[in-house]
Amino acid sequence: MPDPTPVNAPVPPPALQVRNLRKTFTRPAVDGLDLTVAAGEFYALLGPNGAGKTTTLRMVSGLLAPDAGSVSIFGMDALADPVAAKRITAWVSDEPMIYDKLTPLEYLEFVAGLWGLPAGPAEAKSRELLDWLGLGPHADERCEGFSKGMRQKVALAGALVHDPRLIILDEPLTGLDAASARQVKDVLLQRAQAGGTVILTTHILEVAERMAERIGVIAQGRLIAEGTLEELRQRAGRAGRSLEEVFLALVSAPEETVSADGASERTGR
Ligand SMILES: Nc1ncnc2c1ncn2[C@@H]1O[C@H](COP(=O)(O)OP(=O)(O)OP(=O)(O)O)[C@@H](O)[C@H]1O
Repeated sequence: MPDPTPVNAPVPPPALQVRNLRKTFTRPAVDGLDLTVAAGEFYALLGPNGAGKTTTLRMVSGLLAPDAGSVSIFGMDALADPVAAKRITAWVSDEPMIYDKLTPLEYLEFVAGLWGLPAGPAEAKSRELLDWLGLGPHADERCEGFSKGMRQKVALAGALVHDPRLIILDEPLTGLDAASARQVKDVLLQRAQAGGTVILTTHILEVAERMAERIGVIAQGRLIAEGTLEELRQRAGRAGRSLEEVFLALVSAPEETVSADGASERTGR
């Protein structure tokens, strides 16, 4: 059978390309970070507390202005055109904000309206998402009585209602019980299988181990290692070991940085 891909077919741009991203508060939080995530990839960003993960994702999502660097989303300059970037991106914070006086269905229809979705498809999409996340029976109850986990799921549904191509989540599973965590994981895997790109941070290493195709490790605002679990094992000299052991070895090793072309160098800091 002939190869359907023409020889000179343009290479699709990565879902996310970050170059030399920098942000300093009282000291550097993100310190010259390079990161590339391919379209359709499930990517986990790991790092110790204070490593710069949330700051990175907030800059990528247009919530925080970088001091320097570039952010490209599907080839689009997200710093120059944040509205266009947000149209194809979902951001789910670790402290989601929803409107307590609304029901989940009202909240999702409201968000869908902000994205310009017509009412009929918006309601269908909202109900579908709420059902997937096990919130169908609560679709018409006000959110004010909801538990933290239920609120997290409403926020996730709200972030997905406009069918974003890139889904960025900060600690999406923290505080969820086993059933809720499973529902969220299933929704994210389903999105990835349907061609979406998922980038998440997590301290639950088992989540990264089982779900992510590639894992990036950040320490002190820099990407110090990146690859499949097997590649990270090799790099850490921990063949056959758990991600927990590999991660701890990587973050306690002398600091190296992975550059944009995948090469690594000692920083000498
Ligand atoms: N708004 C802010 N003002 C001042 N410092 C900040 C602010 N946001 C983050 N920082 C600092 O930047 C550094 C990186 O924080 P960040 O929240 O990005 O880390 P993280 O890797 O997400 O950590 P964690 O795993 O604990 O959530 C930390 O030293 C933090 O104290």
